[in-house]
Amino acid sequence: MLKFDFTNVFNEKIPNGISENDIENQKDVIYNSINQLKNNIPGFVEVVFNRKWINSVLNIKNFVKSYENLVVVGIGGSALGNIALQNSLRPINWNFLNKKERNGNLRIFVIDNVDPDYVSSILDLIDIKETLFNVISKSGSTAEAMANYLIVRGLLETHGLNPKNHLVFTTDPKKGVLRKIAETEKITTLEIPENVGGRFSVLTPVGLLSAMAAGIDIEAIYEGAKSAYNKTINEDIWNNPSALIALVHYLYYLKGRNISVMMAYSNKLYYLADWYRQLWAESLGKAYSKDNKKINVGQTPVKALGAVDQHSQIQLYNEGPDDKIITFLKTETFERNIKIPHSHIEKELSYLQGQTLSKLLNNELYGTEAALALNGKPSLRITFPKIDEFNVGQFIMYYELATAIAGDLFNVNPYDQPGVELGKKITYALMGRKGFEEYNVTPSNERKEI
Ligand SMILES: O=P(O)(O)OC[C@H]1O[C@](O)(CO)[C@@H](O)[C@@H]1O
Repeated sequence: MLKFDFTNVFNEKIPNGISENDIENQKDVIYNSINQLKNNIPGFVEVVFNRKWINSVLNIKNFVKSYENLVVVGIGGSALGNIALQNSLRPINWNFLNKKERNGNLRIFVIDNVDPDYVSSILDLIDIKETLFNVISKSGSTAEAMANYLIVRGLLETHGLNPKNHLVFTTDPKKGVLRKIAETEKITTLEIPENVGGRFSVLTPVGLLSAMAAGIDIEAIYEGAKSAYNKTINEDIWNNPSALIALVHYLYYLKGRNISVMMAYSNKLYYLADWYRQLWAESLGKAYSKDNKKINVGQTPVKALGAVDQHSQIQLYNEGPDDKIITFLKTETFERNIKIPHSHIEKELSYLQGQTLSKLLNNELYGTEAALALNGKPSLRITFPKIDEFNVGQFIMYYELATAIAGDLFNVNPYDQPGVELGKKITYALMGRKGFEEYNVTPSNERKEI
C-alpha cells in the first residue's frame, strides 16, 4: 500500500499557503466528483474490473513468448506507460541480461520518436528475425507512429520475413487504418477500449502486452489499481489520496503555483513521473471550460530526479518564485543495496563509510524536503513500501483518478486534447498530405535567423 504524507502542504511557513479549512470548503465539489466516478465509471476504471483485457493479452502469450525482443512502436500515451512499467518493474539493465537471466522473458524496446539517429540505434540492436513489433496507436493516424510502422514493415519485407508473423496492432476496436490493414492481412490485434484515451490507457492492452512479455505480474498491477479505486470512492476526503492530490494542486494553482514538480528519489520511479507529465499536462491544460468559456488554465508538470537534480534544480526550487508544488516519490525498499566501504582514515569521509547508498539517498530526500519546508515551499510525499506491481498499479490509478477529479475542479474536460490538433495538421500539410493544403505555413522564408 502506498503511503501519502501531506504535512508540508499545510506548513504555516508557506506564504499565502492553504489550510485544512480550504480543503473542507471544497467538499461539495469533491463529493460530486466522487459520485460521478461511482455512478458513471470512467473507461480507464472499467478495464481493471473486467478480465477481458488481461485475457486478450494472455491469449497471445505463446505467440509473444516465441520471440527474443518486443519493440513497441507508438508515441505519447501509446509509449509512456510501457516505458514506465518496464523501468519501474524490471531492473534497469534488463535488456543487457541474457535470456536465462530474464527467465525466458523478452527484451523490451520502445521506439517513440522519429529522430533517425534514435530509431536506427534501436533497430541496430535487435535481430529482426527474433523480434515482434507491437504497433500501438488508438487513432491509427499519428504521423510518428505510422512512419515508424512503415519503416519496420519495410525492414521486415527487406529481410524476406512475413510481416504478419512479426506484427501486433494495438488499436481502436473499429476505427483507423491499422484496423483496416489488420483485417485485410489477418494481423494479430489487441483492442484499446473505445472509451479510454491514450494517456489513460496504460492499464489496457496498450501497457499490458509489453509488461506480460517482460514477465511482469499484470494481475497484481490490476489488484493495486482496483484497491486505489476502492479507496478513492470513499467520501472521507482526508482518507482519499486522489481527492487530496487533486485538491492541493488546484488550491495552490489558484495561489499562483502553476508548476507541479514530481521529484523521484529512485531511478525506477523517475519514469512514472514522465508518464505523469503527459497525464497532467494534456488533461488539464485547456483553453475552454466545460461550459465553453475561455479560461486558459493548466499546471505545468515537471519531472526531477533525486539526488541528481539537487545539483541542478533545487537552488531554484528553494529560492525562486513561489510558483511550484513538489511531490516527492520515495521507496523504502531497494532491490539491491550497496554498503560504502571503509577506505580512508580522513575524517571528512568518515560519515559516509559503513553506511548504505539507500540510506544516503533517502536522507537526501528528507534533507531536501525539510529545506523546502523551512523556505516555505509546499511539498507532499508518496512512499512506496516496495516498488512492485501492486504499488505501481495503485500509483497509476490514484493519479488517473486525481486527474479526473482535478478536471472537475479546474472545470475542464480532462479527456480531450484539442490543442494538439493544429500542429498535427500543419505537419500533415508540410509533409504534403492531401486535404490539409489550407494549413500550409511557409517555414523558412519569412523567418530571420542570426
Ligand atoms: O495512440 P495515438 O492515437 O497514436 O495517439 C498518440 C498520442 O497522441 C495524442 O493524441 C496527442 O498528443 C495523445 O493524446 C496520444 O497519447
